[in-house]
Amino acid sequence: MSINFYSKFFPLIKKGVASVPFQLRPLSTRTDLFNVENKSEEYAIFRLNKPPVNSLNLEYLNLLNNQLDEFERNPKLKGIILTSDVKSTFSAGVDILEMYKCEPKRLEAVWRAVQDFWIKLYGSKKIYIAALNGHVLALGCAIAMSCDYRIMVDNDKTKIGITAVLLGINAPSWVKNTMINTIGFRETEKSLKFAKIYNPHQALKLGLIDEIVSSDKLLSRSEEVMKTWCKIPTLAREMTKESMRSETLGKLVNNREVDVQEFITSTMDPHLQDNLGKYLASLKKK
Ligand SMILES: CCCC/C=C/CC(=O)SCCNC(=O)CCNC(=O)[C@H](O)C(C)(C)COP(=O)(O)OP(=O)(O)OC[C@H]1O[C@@H](n2cnc3c(N)ncnc32)[C@H](O)[C@@H]1OP(=O)(O)O
Repeated sequence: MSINFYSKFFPLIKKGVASVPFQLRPLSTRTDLFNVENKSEEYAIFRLNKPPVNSLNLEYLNLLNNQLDEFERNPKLKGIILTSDVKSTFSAGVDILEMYKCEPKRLEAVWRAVQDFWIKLYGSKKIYIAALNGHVLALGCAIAMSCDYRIMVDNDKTKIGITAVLLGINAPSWVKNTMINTIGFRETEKSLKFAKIYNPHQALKLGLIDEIVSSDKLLSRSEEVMKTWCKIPTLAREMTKESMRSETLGKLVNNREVDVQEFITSTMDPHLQDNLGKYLASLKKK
């Protein structure tokens, strides 16, 4: 029996308060922010393109969520290579300006869009390969970990990891679970508690990424892996993915309201706001 993993969970989202109270602009006017290249009927390359660091604000998350829906609607499409056209950054995570001096209603919408994005990506039956051309930080790292395979450029200056704790943020349980499923409990605990950032070789050793290649081979190697995986019997691959991921996925799908409230409460805390202000200033000072 074919179980549509994505459609099994997504109606639950729709039942909740997942509607986003901000108007989406039509896709065609915003395609400068990402690019989808269909390489064949079977797979596409999806390039983020929101300089300087592909930070994720509400409008961008909504746009990306629409594109993930578009992929799901195409039954012939087996896989997506997720990468970035922004030089030296895959993604710097949530746009900090969405969290600093924010309105609770807007913050709520942002976090629901973040949840939607993770549920769509982690819960997709399709093959997602992350081709990590540059820095992979915070939510960017959670996104990469939610793909099926990660290939990263061989550049010692490129960073991957989650430093949320330095800002006073306790990473949400679905991020912890995604990391535990990737590198194991002990390494996740160390990584999140001590805000560890890795270069590609350290990340490879941990299993946070799967391969390192020179930047000129990033896409060709990703396509090579994708082509191999597209040959695996689809139904069996999909069912295996579902059986491996449904427990972790269900924990957020059935707990979205608590997760939203925790995020809003912790982000609105004056100490965290203070930290965010200082952090933003330090980023701008560089
Ligand atoms: C897993 C989820 C855990 C819980 C949820 C957390 C929410 C988050 O995701 S908060 C975001 C946390 N992200 C970070 O801490 C990354 C911060 N950015 C960086 O470390 C660096 O920018 C970089 C390594 C990604 C790139 O360094 P580079 O030297 O190339 O560029 P910069 O000069 O630092 O930045 C350029 C430009 O971009 C602004 N910026 C950087 N990151 C963000 C961001 N996340 N949100 C908004 N804006 C960001 C930075 O301030 C610079 O702006 P100006 O050009 O105006 O100076």
